[in-house]
Amino acid sequence: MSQNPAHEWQARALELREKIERANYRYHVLDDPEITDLEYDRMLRELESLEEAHPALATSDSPMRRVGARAQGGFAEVRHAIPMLSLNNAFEQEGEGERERFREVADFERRIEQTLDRRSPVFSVEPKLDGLAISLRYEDGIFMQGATRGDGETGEDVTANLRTVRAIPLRLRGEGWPRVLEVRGEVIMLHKDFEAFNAHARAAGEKTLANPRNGAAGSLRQLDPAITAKRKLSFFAYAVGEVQGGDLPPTHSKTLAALREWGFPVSPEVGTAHGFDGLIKYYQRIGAKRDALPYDIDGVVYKLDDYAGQRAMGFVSRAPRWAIAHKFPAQEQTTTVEAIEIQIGRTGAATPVARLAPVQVAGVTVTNATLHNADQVARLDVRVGDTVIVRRAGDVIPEVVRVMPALRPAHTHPWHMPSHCPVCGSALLREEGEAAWRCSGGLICPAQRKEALIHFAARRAMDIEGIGERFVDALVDFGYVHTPADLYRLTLEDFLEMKRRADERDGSTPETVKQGKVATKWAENLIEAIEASKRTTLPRFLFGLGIMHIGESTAKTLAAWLGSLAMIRRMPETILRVLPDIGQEVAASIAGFFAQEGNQKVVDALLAAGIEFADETHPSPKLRGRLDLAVLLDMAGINKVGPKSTKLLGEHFRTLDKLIAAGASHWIVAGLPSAAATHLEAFLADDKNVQPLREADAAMQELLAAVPAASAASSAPLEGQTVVLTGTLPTLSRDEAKERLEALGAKVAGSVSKKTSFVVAGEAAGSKLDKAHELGVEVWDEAQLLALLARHEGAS
Ligand SMILES: NC(=O)c1ccc[n+]([C@@H]2O[C@H](COP(=O)([O-])OP(=O)(O)OC[C@H]3O[C@@H](n4cnc5c(N)ncnc54)[C@H](O)[C@@H]3O)[C@@H](O)[C@H]2O)c1
Ligand SMILES: [Zn+2]
Repeated sequence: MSQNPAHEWQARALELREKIERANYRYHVLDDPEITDLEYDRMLRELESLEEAHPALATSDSPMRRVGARAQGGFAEVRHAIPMLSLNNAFEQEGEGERERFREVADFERRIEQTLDRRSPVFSVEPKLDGLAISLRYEDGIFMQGATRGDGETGEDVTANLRTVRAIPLRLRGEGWPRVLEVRGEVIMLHKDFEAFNAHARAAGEKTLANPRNGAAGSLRQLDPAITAKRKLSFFAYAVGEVQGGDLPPTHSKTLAALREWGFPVSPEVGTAHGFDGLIKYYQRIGAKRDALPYDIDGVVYKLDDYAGQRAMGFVSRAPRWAIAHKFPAQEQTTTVEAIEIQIGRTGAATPVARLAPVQVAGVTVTNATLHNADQVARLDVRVGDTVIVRRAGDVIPEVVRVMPALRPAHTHPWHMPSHCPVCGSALLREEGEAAWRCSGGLICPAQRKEALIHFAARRAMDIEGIGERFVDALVDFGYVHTPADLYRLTLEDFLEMKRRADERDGSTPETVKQGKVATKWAENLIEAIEASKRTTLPRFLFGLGIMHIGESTAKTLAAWLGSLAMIRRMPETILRVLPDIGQEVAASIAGFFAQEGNQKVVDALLAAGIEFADETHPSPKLRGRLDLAVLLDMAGINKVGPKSTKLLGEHFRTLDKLIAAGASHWIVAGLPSAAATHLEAFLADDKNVQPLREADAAMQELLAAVPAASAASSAPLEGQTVVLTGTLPTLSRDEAKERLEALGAKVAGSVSKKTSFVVAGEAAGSKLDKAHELGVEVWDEAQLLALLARHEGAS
């Protein structure tokens, strides 16, 4: 062909060849394709029709004449005694009726009928597994060598890696196998292994696999077999290559049955079919099942079943004439990103989702695809306006697998996680070291309503029995409840009506008189349980609100130190931070929660509904030691004013007002280094700094004023003791023991250390008991514990 193509078709053919070669290299050698299979297949088809129209184009170096690509991955080469070929493809066409739509299959079948002069021949019908073709060589029943297909003539020796694939027998089972037997099949990655790999990679911030095929090919072609062993690969056999010293059955389907006997996995979907109608029936049956299969398939394969017929049909350059791959609609497609939005899940997790120009993927119109999390968006660098490849396989949500940077329009911007929930406007927060961002508006966020209610009613929170998932679904779906406060307004009639609607929705049978009575009893019980929940404790209530980062133990700390809900609600972040085990993140979450107007309304409504706390008390006297001017200045974090300086200022000036009134010269007189004085002066000159400081000071004064003057006999006789519970106690539940110990001021810890005061051990106590013995920590039984509790509980 000339360098300067004389014709347009020549130029196009050159262009197609170049693109196909490049795609082959990326796909077969790098296991990292840039374009979808659909685009590749289209180019191949176009080149094929050009070569048919202009036979001069069909030179021996045309990609139409070659299989795959010669790999160069650092493995030894293996020459295949019998070439590993490709398959011709049949795609669905426009048209009426099956013979029109599947005319390529019809042509294939008719050609066999005519050539062999046979009506309705028998075919082996098989799923077309989407993985990597390999050939396994057995000598005297022992696995000797395994190779990839490569360019069909020469593949790579990946024996060491294949030995790590459990589905590949290292030794043949049964009997009757030939002395030399080459078994061919597909190495694949199951959906569950692919998903698990990617979930792990996403959490660790590592590169994800684009699809299971790349996962299988990339994993198998690792130079270190230990890496291959870690990626879970599977294998299915579907053909044989070289055979010496023995005979195979006369048909392909019987050969597959023999392979199964000898220990090879063969897909359970494999079968036989007669003539065109049989083939199409199989195609449709597997197509309907495709989403439910545990692995990717990109079509089905029809193979003339008897070997004599196969020999008579022979080969074209790169594929047999006796077989064809009937392809399904593609599982990957290209489309453009119109927007990137945030979806809030029922637990508040914020997932970025790409809104796409609608596109057909594997027979379904896809308009959204998940981007999983903010890190994944950053890793893929997906931007609005980008052309992307989306993938939909099995029942997994469609996902964006890659961006095509060459097609990126000008003036795009990297995407960032928004700061607020698109549903309720609350701040989106991220837990340290976690990939997921969450909406902090648990109580008011409509997206989280159901979860919020379930959490509120949970046994360890408000303990409302009977509020299960189905019930909560109905409550929320029918609009009876927006926030937990609404629960306390519901009447018997509301519950009965709601139940009727829920039953109707589920298609339950109409009510009988007896069922009516049962329903009424059920509603009465619920109302009673809701009523009973009004008398609760402050920690249970705080926990039930579902404030981010607030577990049961933080809720108890808040209650124990601040004493009342009113006080907790008013405390700014800075004051909360002086409480034990409450760091900046937790303090910000609590203060942020109570500052939010929507949350305030819900809490007010709950109180208005009559919720009372049996245990509200005064702020803890221990606050006296923790709250003073020095602490306030420490929290402000002023440059050059370290702990020594704040201590000095605290002791000297006592109150913020006095400190400010005194001014820099007095501070220096009092002993503050002049550099520190300069920084403090500059700090206090800015109203942005002073305002929060004054607020914190006011809160601090209020809190201290509420602390009882001289505390009477300690209400916490076990203060300072750390107890560990292990095993099952004869009468006390773990929760009860914990609650009672904590009520007396003890700390209940999860693990034994030298600081542990004593361990209470019950039945089947395990490693904690061993640890106690090892460290010489005292071990008690339940009787001793009960005696201790009895001694103190009456008194406090
Ligand atoms: N996206 C890209 O850039 C790119 C580039 C090159 C190739 N491709 C894709 O690769 C494929 C072409 O490669 P090909 O030559 O392997 O052809 P093919 O995938 O169409 O068919 C042959 C292969 O099918 C597999 N197969 C699965 N189940 C089988 C069964 N039951 N019996 C026999 N074989 C079975 C074998 O691995 C065999 O080698 C196309 O799907 C093409 O789209 C994509
Ligand atoms: Zn929200």
